[in-house]
Amino acid sequence: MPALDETARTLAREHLDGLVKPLGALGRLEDLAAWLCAAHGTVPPRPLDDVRVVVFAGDHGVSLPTPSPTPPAVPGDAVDAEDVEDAVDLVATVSAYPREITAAMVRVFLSGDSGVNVLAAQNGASVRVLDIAVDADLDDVPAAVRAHKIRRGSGRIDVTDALAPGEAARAFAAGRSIADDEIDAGADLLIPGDMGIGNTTIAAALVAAVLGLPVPDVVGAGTGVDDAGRAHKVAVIEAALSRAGERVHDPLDLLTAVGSACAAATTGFLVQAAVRGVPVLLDGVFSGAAALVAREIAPEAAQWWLAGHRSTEPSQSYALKALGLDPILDLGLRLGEGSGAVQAVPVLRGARAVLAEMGRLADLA
Ligand SMILES: Cc1cc2ncn([C@H]3O[C@H](COP(=O)(O)O)[C@@H](O)[C@H]3O)c2cc1C
Ligand SMILES: O=C(O)c1cccnc1
Repeated sequence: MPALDETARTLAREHLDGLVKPLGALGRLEDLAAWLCAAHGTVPPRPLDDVRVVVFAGDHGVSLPTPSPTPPAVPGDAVDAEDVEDAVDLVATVSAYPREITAAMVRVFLSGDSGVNVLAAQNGASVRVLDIAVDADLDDVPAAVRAHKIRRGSGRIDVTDALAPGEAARAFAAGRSIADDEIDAGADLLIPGDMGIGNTTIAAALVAAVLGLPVPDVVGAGTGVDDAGRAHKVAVIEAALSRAGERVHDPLDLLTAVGSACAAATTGFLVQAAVRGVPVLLDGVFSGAAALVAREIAPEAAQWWLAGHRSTEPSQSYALKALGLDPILDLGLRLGEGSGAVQAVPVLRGARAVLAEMGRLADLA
């Protein structure tokens, strides 16, 4: 694992202090500029031209498919709307949306119409989506999108393991190889994105497990569940953690018991970016949780990550605090996909430009 270049950071600080501005007047931009110098080992740092978002898409056993309406008593009769509502009421859910949204969203990422597609285009970043564990056979999408598929969905963590033995390691290795591909193709900065109905429950479970926090403290509303939905998420996670027992203390066992293929792949992606010495901008709750697990596997990896934004999910704040990361933006976003991190890219580019292009105080006429 390469280390950040502290000599370059010190030189950057000296250079920043000599620029045509009051000492320290560019605040956090100065910290970010110095961090980039330490990451690149050069003053000024290289431009961040090639910024890549990789969206890890997959389903989670804790989500629910759209309930099918009760069949009409007499074939051909209209389905009663009340039957549909009853069916929905029968089952508690961890998400405000049904599982099928995940597969549908993969097609939206491919068509360029998702939130992160639009924001990435505004901020000069590309978006690649990968089906890691979508609970559908996406035969209509390019084979490359499915090249790293581990399985369809995952186990319901309250009653069974998320993954079969060996799958967490395979997904972790897939994440590493995905990072390698992006870096070999020229990535200057990587952003892990996520798409998976129910994934805020998985993220909260991982954060509670790694940090040993009370589950009610870390659970948020995700896509917008009400108090009953939150209580259900808490119950699911508490059952999952008690089922996992001591296995929560080993990262791959933790991913197997209460994680998911996407969580394991994102974890591998974060570790490999660090191995290759390529900076990462973390996004929301899912990449924050994966980063905590990745740090358990490779403690030195965390120095290569910055936090793009603060999400509204409490577990993301706990994860960032534990990682010692201060998010660049706080826009109240709760989308995931990489959408918050891409918004922070111009801030990083601005920090670099300050260091590379500003005049010097000593040259004042
Ligand atoms: C249309 C749509 C697009 C999304 N893009 C990201 N998410 C986000 O919301 C989900 C997590 O929230 P929860 O745990 O409450 O299901 C994930 O898919 C996450 O990527 C979306 C959710 C929806 C509905
Ligand atoms: O913080 C996030 O990334 C987030 C929050 C809610 C739903 N999906 C993602």
